[in-house]
Amino acid sequence: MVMALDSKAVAYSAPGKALLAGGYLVLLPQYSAYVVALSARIHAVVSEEEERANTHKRVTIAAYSPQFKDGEWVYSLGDGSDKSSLSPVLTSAYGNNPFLEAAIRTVVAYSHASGSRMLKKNVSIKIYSDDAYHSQDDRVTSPTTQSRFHYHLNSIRDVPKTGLGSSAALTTAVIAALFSFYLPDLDPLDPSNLDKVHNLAQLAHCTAQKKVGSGFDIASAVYGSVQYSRFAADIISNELFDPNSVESVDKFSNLVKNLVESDWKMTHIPSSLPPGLSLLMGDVKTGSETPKMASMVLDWREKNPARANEVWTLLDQSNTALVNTLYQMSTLAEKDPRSYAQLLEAGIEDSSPNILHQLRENFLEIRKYLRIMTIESHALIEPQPQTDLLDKCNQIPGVIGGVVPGAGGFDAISILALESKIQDIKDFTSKSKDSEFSDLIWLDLKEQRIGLQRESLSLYNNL
Ligand SMILES: Nc1ncnc2c1ncn2[C@@H]1O[C@H](COP(=O)(O)OP(=O)(O)OP(=O)(O)O)[C@@H](O)[C@H]1O
Ligand SMILES: C[C@@](O)(CCOP(=O)(O)O)CC(=O)O
Repeated sequence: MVMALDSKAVAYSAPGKALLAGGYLVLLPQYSAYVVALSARIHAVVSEEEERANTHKRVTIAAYSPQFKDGEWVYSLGDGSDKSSLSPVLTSAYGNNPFLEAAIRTVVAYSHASGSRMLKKNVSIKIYSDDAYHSQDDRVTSPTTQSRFHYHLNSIRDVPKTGLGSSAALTTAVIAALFSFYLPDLDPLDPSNLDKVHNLAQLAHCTAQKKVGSGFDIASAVYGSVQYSRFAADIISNELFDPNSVESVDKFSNLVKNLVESDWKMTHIPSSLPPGLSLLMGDVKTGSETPKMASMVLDWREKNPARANEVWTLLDQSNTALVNTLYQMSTLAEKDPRSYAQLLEAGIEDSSPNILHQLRENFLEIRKYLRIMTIESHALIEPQPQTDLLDKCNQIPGVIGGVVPGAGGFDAISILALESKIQDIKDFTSKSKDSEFSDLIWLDLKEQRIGLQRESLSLYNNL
């Protein structure tokens, strides 16, 4: 599908994430998480769709995700003159897309309350996502051989995802592009507007999931790599999930605006891995159900408060120790680059103790408590096959340490390794006959600490 873009189009992209430390704990505001933003990004390009005629005072918002079969969702929208007419209604599609729908509804409500004069325009949203988000088993040749984005034979429902937070990156990119289109005087990247985009994206993501999660994935999609602690879950009231529960369009829009412009009292401290260290994400091809695991862990916590508190306190101390070691390494790299270069040169194989050994110990401590939680809550956070895989990885020259990211389970592993050894590590696992490595696929990504960014339209020429 070749798409022409008019000059008034705007494009934004947002990154995926790896939650290296703080899974489960981040659900509570007193704990913080360490989230790495990834080079795998999702792009949204928004433009006016002039060729469509408006019917019965309704405008059209058409979203296309051309990399996937049937990737088309067309919504119709009223002009705000009756109760629910600012809610997007799906008019033609092969299935719904709750994240897109919630993103459109939330940003339209905010723009209405902010006096946008662009809401009567028909809009087109084009979505492009980097390959690492999805299994490439059904990949077909892209329309141009040079393209960064590849195409699938199947619909998005049928292509396995790798768990990088595609819904959070999609929601964030779509919200930013629509925000810029409907409120052209505001720059979404201006720090005060960026907070609004963040709050809109959190609200939309919660609406689509019908629950208020920790929000770490949206925070890193917006702000990039961060140390994050959450907003209070109860700031998002139930009526915000359903515009029909509020008497008028104006009232709903104002509720959204008030929430979006309030202070969410959360923490997002920019961070970045130390130089010379790289993140490797391994997809292990099976997958786990995160919501089910989270409810098992929270259930364990409720039934065993004293014990759970003890484990979470120790796990939190281990998470903090890891973050401190990473911070110490970055400081050393800045203050004494020669010693730092010698440290990386010596590597973890050097027998005299160095900060790389400390970093490995930090990972091992975190894993110890994740395994205790696995045994006691029965949620398979670090199940035995993942233990075996991580232990095997630690034996590869250049690997410093690793964990099961996020909720853990059979989704993925995250490894920190010396940048200079990344290719050797990949060669090692692909040639190895060890059964632990047989289902492992290293994803094509690295840390890219930047969150939301504006994109040049030339990126999408001839797609
Ligand atoms: N490229 C895309 N085009 C259109 N919709 C997409 C795209 N990528 C993701 N989505 C939407 O996001 C949904 C996937 O969200 P989900 O929360 O299940 O996975 P995830 O965010 O990738 O993974 P995780 O939460 O485990 O990190 C898809 O079903 C679809 O609705
Ligand atoms: C278990 C939890 O803390 C992390 C889930 O992370 P992931 O989706 O597995 O990357 C849930 C959450 O924070 O919303």
